Amino acid sequence: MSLLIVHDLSKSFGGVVAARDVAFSLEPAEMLALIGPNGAGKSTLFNMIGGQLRPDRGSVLLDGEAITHASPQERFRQGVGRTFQVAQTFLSMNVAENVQMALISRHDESQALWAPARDRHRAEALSLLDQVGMADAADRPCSTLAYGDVKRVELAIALASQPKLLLMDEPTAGMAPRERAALMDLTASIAASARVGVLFTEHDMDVVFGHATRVLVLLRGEIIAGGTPDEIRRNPRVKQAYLGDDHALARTA
Ligand SMILES: Nc1ncnc2c1ncn2[C@@H]1O[C@H](COP(=O)(O)OP(=O)(O)OP(=O)(O)O)[C@@H](O)[C@H]1O
Repeated sequence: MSLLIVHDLSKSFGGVVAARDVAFSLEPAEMLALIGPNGAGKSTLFNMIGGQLRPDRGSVLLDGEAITHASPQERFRQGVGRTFQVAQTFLSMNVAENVQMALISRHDESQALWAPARDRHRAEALSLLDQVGMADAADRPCSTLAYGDVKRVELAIALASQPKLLLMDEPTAGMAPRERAALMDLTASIAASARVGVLFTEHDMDVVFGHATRVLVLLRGEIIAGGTPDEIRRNPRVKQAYLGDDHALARTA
């Protein structure tokens, strides 16, 4: 049984069909990229899988269980972790406290939030920070970190839920090229070692072709192609979809 099964998801906004009968599945340890030109429906699909948006039709199954109508919080507890395009750390807290907050949420101790997070789950937080190479910065305020480091902390926060599925919305947006590759290498190694399935949207084709194990291409709300990075790069329909942007599918590296 696949880790994630998306079955005929559809969503319209007024007359605009943002997703039409989208169907695919995702296996543990896979790095699946969702690409498509602007307005293709990537965010819409992502938000229906994350629980931020309600589909008009279709279903989402995680490990065989329907989560189509579960709230983002319920999905989080069932094993759906998420990082956002704009990093969402609490800047007033230090690095470790941010991860500890996520651990408190996973352990469902939110009723005890009034107590300082300082001591709870600190060892587990440090171990997660170690995984993303940020243990040395544990006691630094998040507000003092470079952007690439904030994204690593965000990854540790997402991993705190022990996700089976990790949703990453433009994980490398705003990063320098070398930082992008480092973050995605790190994500791929965690996906492989913890058998986490990763679904990510991305505009940077170097990141897509360099780090995805499989790629899905959306156009006007429909999947027009799916395959390995090489298959996708050679696919005439995909080239056509990116017409007018000759370099979009080229790798610069
Ligand atoms: N809340 C909304 N209300 C109305 N129309 C929407 C809404 N959200 C998305 N759309 C429309 O649905 C279509 C798909 O949008 P979506 O944001 O999912 O695409 P995208 O592939 O994520 O685009 P981008 O790469 O620019 O972020 C677009 O035509 C968009 O204008």
